[in-house]
Amino acid sequence: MTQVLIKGARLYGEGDPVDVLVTGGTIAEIGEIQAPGDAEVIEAGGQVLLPGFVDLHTHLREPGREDTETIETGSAAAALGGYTAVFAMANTDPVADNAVVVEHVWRRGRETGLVDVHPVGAVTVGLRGERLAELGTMAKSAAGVRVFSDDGHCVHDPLIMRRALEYSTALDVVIAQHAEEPRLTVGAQAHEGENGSRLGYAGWPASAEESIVARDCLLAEHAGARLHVCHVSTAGTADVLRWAKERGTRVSAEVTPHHLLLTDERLATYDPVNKVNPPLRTGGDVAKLRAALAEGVIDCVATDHAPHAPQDKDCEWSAARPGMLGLQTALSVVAATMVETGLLDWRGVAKVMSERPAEIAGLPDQGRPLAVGEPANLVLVDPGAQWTVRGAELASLAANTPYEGMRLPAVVTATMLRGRVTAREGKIC
Ligand SMILES: NC(=O)N[C@@H](CC(=O)O)C(=O)O
Ligand SMILES: [Zn+2]
Ligand SMILES: [Zn+2]
Repeated sequence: MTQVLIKGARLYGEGDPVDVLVTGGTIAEIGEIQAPGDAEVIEAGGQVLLPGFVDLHTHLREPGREDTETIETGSAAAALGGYTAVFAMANTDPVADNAVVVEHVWRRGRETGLVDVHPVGAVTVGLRGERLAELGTMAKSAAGVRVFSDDGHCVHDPLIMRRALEYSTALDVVIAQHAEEPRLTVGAQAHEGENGSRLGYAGWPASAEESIVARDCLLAEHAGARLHVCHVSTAGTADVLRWAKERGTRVSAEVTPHHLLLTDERLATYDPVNKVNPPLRTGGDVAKLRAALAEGVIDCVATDHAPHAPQDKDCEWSAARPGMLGLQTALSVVAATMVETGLLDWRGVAKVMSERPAEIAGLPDQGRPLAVGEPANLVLVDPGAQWTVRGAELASLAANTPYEGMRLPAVVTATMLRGRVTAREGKIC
C-alpha cells in the first residue's frame, strides 16, 4: 500500500505545523509521526494544507476541439492548479447531451487518473434550447451526471427552463444556468458601460444577466428545485441572489477568478485575450463580487477555464471567441483578491474552492474535513511564494491567459488524489 507522509503542514493555515500520514487513499494519522520506511515524504515546511479544490465549471474541449485542450492536458492543468475534481462542460462537439458522450468523458477522465472528471450533461438537445435532453438517462449512466448545463448558451425559453427544473427535482440533480438574455446581447462584445461605449464596443448590459437570474430564482422556487448560477459578474446579480436566498430559494452561485480581479479598463488595448462571456465588468462590480463571496451570498469560485486556439484568439476583437484559461491560476488569483485583502482566511478558501462546490455537486468524497479517516484529496499551498504567469508554460494546449507576465502570490506545491501525488513542485507525477 502506498504511504505518503506530509511533514510539518499547517491545516487550513491554522495553528502549529503537524505531520499527516496518508495510507491507501485515506488520512491515517495526524500528529507527530515518524516516517514509515517505505513512505514518500513531502517536507511541507509550514505550508498550508487544504482539501483538494473542486471546479464546477471547466471546458476540456474533448471531444471535438482536441487542438485546444484534451481531457489529459486539462486534467494536468487541474492537478497543477490544486484540483482533485472538475466538472467538464457539455459544449463539446458532439455535445454531451446523451449517455454515450458523458460516459466517454467520464471514462477518459478515469484513464487519465489525475483528477476526477465529472461530465456536465446538456439541458437541451444540441444546446439548442428547444427540447430537453434525456437528463434521466445521463443521470443513470455510468457517468452518474449530477450537474446539467447548456453553458455557452442560456436556457432562455422560460417553459423549457421550468420543465428542466421540475425534472431535476425528481432526479436530485442541479441545473446550472449561463444567465444571458439573448435578446439583450445581440452582437454584444463587451460590458455596456462608460469604458466600452467610449471605445466603441457593442454593449452586453448587466440587466441581461440579472433579469435571467431573477426569473430563474422564481422558477426554481416555485418548482422546489435547485438552481446554480454560473459565472456571476454583476453587483445587481449579487443583490438578486441575496434576495432569493433570504426567501429560502435553493439557489447557489459561482464567481470566476477573472471576475474577481479584472475590469473593463482592460478593453482599451483591444486585446481579445480579455474577451470573455460574461464580460469583464467595472471596479464597482468587482468589489461587490468579492464581498458577496466573502459573505456566502456567492457560494464558490469556479474557473470557467476556456481554452481557445491562437487563430480563434489572436484576431480582431469581434471575430475572437470569448473565454480564458483558469485552472492553473485560480488559487493565486483568489489569494490576491480574497486572502491578501483580508476578505477570506485559508479556511474560507477551503470553503469556496472545495467544500461548497463539492456540496453543490453532491460529491461525497471531495471537500471533506482534514481529519483521520477522510479521503486524502489534498492540496499543499505555499502562501508566501510568488510566481510569474507564462501562458506557454501552462499545461493547457492553449495559452490564452489574461495574466501573462503577472506576478501572483501563492504557489500550489503538491496535489494528492485519493492518496496518490498527482502534481509536485509544478510537475505532473
Ligand atoms: N466563458 C466563455 O467566454 N466561453 C465559454 C462558454 C461560457 O462559459 O459561456 C467557452 O466555452 O469558451
Ligand atoms: Zn457560460
Ligand atoms: Zn463556461
